[in-house]
Amino acid sequence: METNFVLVYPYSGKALLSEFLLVFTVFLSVLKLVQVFGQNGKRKKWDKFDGLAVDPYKAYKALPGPRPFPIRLIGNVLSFVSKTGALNKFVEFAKKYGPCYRLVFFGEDYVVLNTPSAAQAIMLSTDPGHFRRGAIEEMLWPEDMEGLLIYTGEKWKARKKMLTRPFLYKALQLHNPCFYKQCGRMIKQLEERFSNGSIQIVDDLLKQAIFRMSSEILMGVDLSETGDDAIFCESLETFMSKSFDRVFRPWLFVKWIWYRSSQYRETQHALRAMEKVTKKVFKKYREKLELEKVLTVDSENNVVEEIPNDLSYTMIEVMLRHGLTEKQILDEVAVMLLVANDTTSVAVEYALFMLAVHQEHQEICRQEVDAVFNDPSKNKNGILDFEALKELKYLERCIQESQRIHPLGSTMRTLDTPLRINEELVIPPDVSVFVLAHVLHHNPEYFPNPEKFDPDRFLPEQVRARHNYAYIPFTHGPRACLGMKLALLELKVMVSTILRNFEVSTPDRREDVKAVIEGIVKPAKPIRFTFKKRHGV
Ligand code: HEM
Repeated sequence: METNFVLVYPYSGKALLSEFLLVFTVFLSVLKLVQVFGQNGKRKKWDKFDGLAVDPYKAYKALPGPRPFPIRLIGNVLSFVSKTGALNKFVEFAKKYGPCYRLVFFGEDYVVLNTPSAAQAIMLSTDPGHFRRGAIEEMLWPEDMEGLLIYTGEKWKARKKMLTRPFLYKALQLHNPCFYKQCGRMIKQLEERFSNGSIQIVDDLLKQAIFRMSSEILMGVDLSETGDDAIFCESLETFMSKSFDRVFRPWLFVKWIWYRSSQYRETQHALRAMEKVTKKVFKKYREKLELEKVLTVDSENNVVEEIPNDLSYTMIEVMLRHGLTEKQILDEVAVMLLVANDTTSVAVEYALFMLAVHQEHQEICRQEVDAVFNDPSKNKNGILDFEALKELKYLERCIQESQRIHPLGSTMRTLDTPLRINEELVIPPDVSVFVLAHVLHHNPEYFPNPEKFDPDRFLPEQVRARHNYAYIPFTHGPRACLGMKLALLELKVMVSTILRNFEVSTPDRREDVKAVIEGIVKPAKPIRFTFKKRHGV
C-alpha cells in the first residue's frame, strides 16, 4: 500500500476577509472623497413612493444594527476586523440583530438579510431595478469586460435567455464521456505525482481537470488535444490574479493609473493569449456555419431568422449563431471559466475534506460508488451511464452537506427601486442588500446543530419540510447560478472517481481548518490530505 501526503492550497492567507476589508476601506475612502466632488457622487432623490403604505426610509432607519464609526466612510468596517473572523461576526450579528439589520460600508448603506423569506424577496424578484450587483462586486471586474455575470437590465435578460440552453441537464448529458475522459487523466496525473512518495501539491491537478471539463463543454473542443489547455488556463489565472490585485492596491481603481500599470499590461497580455486560442475555435465553427449557410442576424444584429434551438450547440456556437462579436464571446468565455474554475475546484476540495474527516460517511459513499462502477450494465469502459450517476444518492447528500457547511456564494444587489421584504419593511433604493449563504446555512432553526456534518439533512422528506431558501449554495431565482447543473455534475464525477481510486484521510482536525472558511474564495490555510491508492480497482 502506498501512502502519499498531499498539501492542497498552500495559501498565504492574504485573502482573509478582515484584512481585505481593512485595506480596501482606507483606499476606497479616498476614492469616495474624490467621487463626492465629481458627477458620479450625486445621488438620485427618491421622495415619492406611490402605493406604498410604509415610508421605506423611515422603516430602514428603524432597523437595528451595530453602531457605525462616526466617519461614514469607515462605517461598520471595524466591527468585522475580529479574531473570530468576519464570517463568524455575521453569524453573531444575525443572532443579535435578527432577520434584517443595517450596516454602513465605505459610505454605502447595506441591509443584511438573514432569513429564507427575506432572501427570497430579493432572489425571486423580477424587477430589473433589483438586478444590479453590489458596488463592490461591480468594481472588481475590469471596466472593459462584458458578460452575463456583469450585465444588468435588458442586456442581462437577453444574454441569460441566450445561454440557458447549453447548461440544461439534457444538453450536458451529451458531454457525459468528457467528464470521465478528463477525470481519468486527472487520476493518472495524481498517480504519477505520488509515485516518488514525497509530499506533493495537487490542487493544480484538480483545477486543471475542472478547467478541461468546463472548457470542452463550453467550447466543444478539447484544448489539451491541441496543446492549448496549459496556456489558456495560465492566462486565465494571470488575468484573474492581476485584475483582483486591485483589491490590495486600490489606487489601481483610478483608471489613469490602471491603464499605465504593469498589472493592466499583464491582463492584456493574458487576454491576447486566450484570444489566440479562441480564434482557432471560432474558425472551426465559422466553417461549419458557412457550410450550413446560416444567416441568423443582420448587420444591426437584429434576428432575421429564427435561431434553431439545438441542444448540441455549445455555448460558443450559440453565441456565434446570435452574431456576437469575437471580443464579446471571448469575454463571456473568460468570465464563465473564471467563475466556474475557482468555485468548483474549491467545492471539490471541501467535499473531499469533509469525507476525509468523516470516514464513516466516506465508506458509505465508496460502497455506493463501487456498486455502480462494478455493474457492467452501467459502466461502459470507465464511463458511467448518465442515469446511473443519479444512483449515487448518498454521495450527493454528502456534497450538499459539504456545500451547506462551506458555501462559496453570497448575493449582493444595489437597489434601483424599493424592495418589499414584508408588510412592515420596504427597503429604499440606493441601499444595497446582502445575503450571506453561510449565515442562512448555519441557522439552527433550519439546520439544528449546524456545525455537525449530517448528510441526512438532505433526505427528500427533510428537504420538503424546509424553506426552499434556507439552502442557497447557488442561490435561486432569475439571477441564480447558470452553471449549477454543470458544477454539480463535475463535483459528483470527480469526487466519485477519486473515492473509487483512493482512500482519503486528513491529519487535520475540523477545528484546525475553521480558518479555511474565512477565506473569500480560496482556503486561507493549507488543507492536507493523505491519498492511499486502492488496489484492484
Ligand atoms: C460549486 C460551484 C459553483 C458555485 C458554488 C456557484 C455559485 C454561484 C452563485 C451563488 C451565484 C449567484 C450570485 C448572485 O446571486 O449574485 C452564481 C452566479 C453565476 N454562476 Fe455560479 N457557481 C458555481 C459554478 C459555476 C459554473 C461551473 C459556472 C459556468 C460554467 C457558473 C456560472 C455562473 C454565472 C454565469 C452566474 C451569473 C448568473 C446571472 O447573473 O444570471 N457558476 N454562481
